[in-house]
Amino acid sequence: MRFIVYGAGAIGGVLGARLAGAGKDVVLIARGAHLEAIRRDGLTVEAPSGRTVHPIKAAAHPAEIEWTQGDVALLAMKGMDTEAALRELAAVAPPETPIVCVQNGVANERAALRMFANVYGVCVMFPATHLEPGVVQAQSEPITGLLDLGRYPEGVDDTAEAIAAALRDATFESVPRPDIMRWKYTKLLMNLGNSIDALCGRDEDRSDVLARIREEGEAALAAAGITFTPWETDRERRGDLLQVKPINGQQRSGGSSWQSLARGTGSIEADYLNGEIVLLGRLHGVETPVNELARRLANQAARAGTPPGSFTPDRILELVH
Ligand SMILES: NC(=O)C1=CN([C@@H]2O[C@H](COP(=O)(O)OP(=O)(O)OC[C@H]3O[C@@H](n4cnc5c(N)ncnc54)[C@H](OP(=O)(O)O)[C@@H]3O)[C@@H](O)[C@H]2O)C=CC1
Ligand SMILES: CC(C)(CO)C(=O)C(=O)O
Repeated sequence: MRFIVYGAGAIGGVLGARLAGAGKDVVLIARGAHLEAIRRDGLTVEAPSGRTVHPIKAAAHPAEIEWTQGDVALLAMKGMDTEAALRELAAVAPPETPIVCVQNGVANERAALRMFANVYGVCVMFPATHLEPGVVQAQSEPITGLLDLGRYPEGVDDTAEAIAAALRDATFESVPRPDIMRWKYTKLLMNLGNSIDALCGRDEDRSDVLARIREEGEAALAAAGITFTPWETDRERRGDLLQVKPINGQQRSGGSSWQSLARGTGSIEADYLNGEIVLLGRLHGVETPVNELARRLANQAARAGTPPGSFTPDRILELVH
């Protein structure tokens, strides 16, 4: 089994390095200054226990790879980049290639299933950071992350079992689950706070706005008839497996959307996190004003190059109407 990690940022970079470190065959697909730095210097992984450099093969495009049977594509770009990436992938990768969505949100799997028959969802509990070209950070040790997975829309097969086993060899916890999307919907509810994390940072009390955003999320899922893993079950699964520790004396700065603003990428994943709830609300007659505002403000901030932490939670609640 060869792992093609498409989108070698925080999640893809650390995942690729950990799989390569466990002796698996890995190719990264990256772009821009990050690709140049990986090709020139190798991929640097910073972790609480220290820094390692990994000379991993890196391609600029799926077309640079000679795809063979046994290749598995791990999608690790943010949701807004998935469709474009899938189109490039589908032009060159065999249609039976397993496509594994190591991503937040619930829309990636459906998009992949239009083009590929074997699609897998992963519930990504995996704190990682990417702020400078060539460098990614793995915040949790000794377990790097929890990556339970299953076939989309449901089921478990030999491929899911084999990928989970490879992940377990590579410092991850991974359980194949027939109902992976139920876990991913719980994670979606959690990720509704990503835009608030990006807009407000973590210094002020965000509990009111987070509670409202999540209430809207649960109401929209209920109206759509979508069930999710109970919070208690999710908490039990996590237990204290993730041990987030400082790196170079610094605490984790912010989540994946915060990092989009910090890196000034010009885009953010909010349409696929808060926007998923807004979409369900519109389809099923549930008002979701806080998610809609968070989605809009996050996009405006990304487009304008506004740094993270420029809003306050109170200001966001004032703007809701
Ligand atoms: N970071 C975290 O701690 C966690 C993240 N997640 C989820 O994991 C997913 C990935 O997030 P994260 O790793 O943080 O994101 P990053 O932005 O760090 O990494 C994504 C990478 O994919 C690259 N990319 C996008 N499209 C292409 C393409 N067509 N070709 C080559 N490279 C491409 C991006 O390049 P560029 O920078 O040029 O856009 C970027 O380097 C998201 O769904 C996120 O929500 C889940 C749990 C935790
Ligand atoms: C839960 C959280 C915020 C953890 O990093 C995450 O999933 C993300 O960064 O996208």
